[in-house]
Amino acid sequence: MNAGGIMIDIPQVITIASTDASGGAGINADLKTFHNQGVYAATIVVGLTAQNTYGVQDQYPIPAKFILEEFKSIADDLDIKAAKTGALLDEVRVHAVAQGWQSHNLGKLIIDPVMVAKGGSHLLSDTAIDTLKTELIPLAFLITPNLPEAEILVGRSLKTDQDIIHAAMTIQNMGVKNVLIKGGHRADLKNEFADYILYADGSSEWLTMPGIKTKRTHGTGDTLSSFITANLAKGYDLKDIMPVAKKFTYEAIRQTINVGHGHGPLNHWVAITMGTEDNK
Ligand SMILES: Nc1ncnc2c1ncn2[C@@H]1O[C@H](COP(=O)(O)OP(=O)(O)OP(=O)(O)O)[C@@H](O)[C@H]1O
Ligand SMILES: Cc1ncc(CO)c(N)n1
Repeated sequence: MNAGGIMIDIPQVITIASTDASGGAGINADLKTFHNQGVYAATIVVGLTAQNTYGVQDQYPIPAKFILEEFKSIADDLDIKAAKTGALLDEVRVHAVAQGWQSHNLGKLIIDPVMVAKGGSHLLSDTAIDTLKTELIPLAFLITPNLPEAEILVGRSLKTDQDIIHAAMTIQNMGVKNVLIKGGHRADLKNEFADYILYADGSSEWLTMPGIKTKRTHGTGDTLSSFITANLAKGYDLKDIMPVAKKFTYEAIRQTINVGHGHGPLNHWVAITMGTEDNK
C-alpha cells in the first residue's frame, strides 16, 4: 500500500564481500557502483578490513554462523536477481558462502576471486583456493579473475594471448559458465589494457582500452564486476554489458578524484549507463 504515492520496481542485487575502511574497494566500491547504475543493493558482510590507499593493515572475519544468518535474512525477504562475491578471506568463509548459496539461491552469481590487494596484502588464504574451485566456482554464472588470480586458479604462468585463452577454457571446465580474465597486470601490454572473455556458448572476445598511467586504481576489479552484476540484474545480456562495463571502469579511473595518498579510489559518479546512444 502506498496511498497517494507511487510504487517503483527496482532490480535488487547483493554483494557478498568485505568492507574497506577507506571506502575505495570491497563492499564500499560495490555499493557506489550499484547506486550509480540504479539498482537496489543489499550486503552480506563476510569480513571487515582496516585498510587505506597504502594497503590493508588488519582484517576481521565474520563468523560462518553469522554469514549464514545474513543469507537467511536476505532470502526470507528480498527478491535478489544477481549477486557478486569479493574478498572472502579464508577457507571457512568460502565454505560458508557456498553453503549459504546452496540453501538460498540469490539469482546469477558473479565471483570476483579477490586474492591480493593493491598494497600486496592477502585477502584470501592459500588454503581457500581448493574450496573456491570445488565448492563455489561450479555455482557461478561468471568469474572475473585478474591475471595473477587466473594463474593461481589454473596453476601455471600466463604470458601470451594463447596462454590466457587456454586458461579461460580450463577455468570454464571447473563449472562456471562465463570467464573474464582481466589483463591489467600483464607486463607486455604497456599502452593498452586487454581483457579476454570466454562466453558460455563458446564464443569469445578481447576487450581493449588504452592504459591510463596512474597509481589511483584502488577497487578497479570491484567496480568492473559490480557494473556487470547491476546490469545482469536489470536483464541485459552479458555480451552487451561487457564493452560498456569496460568503458565505465576506464572512465572511473580516468576522471580521477583526489582522495588518499597511495593507490587512490575511483570516481563512481561517471555517467555511463546501458542503452544510451553512446553505449549501444
Ligand atoms: N591503468 C589502467 N588503465 C586502463 N584500464 C585499467 C587500468 N587498470 C586497470 N584497468 C582495467 O580495469 C579493470 C580491472 O582490472 P584489474 O586487473 O586492475 O582488476 P583487479 O586487479 O581485480 O583490481 P582490484 O583488485 O584493485 O579490485 C580491467 O578492465 C582492466 O583492464
Ligand atoms: C575489502 C577489499 N575487497 C576487495 C579489494 C580488492 O580491490 C580490496 N582491496 N579490499
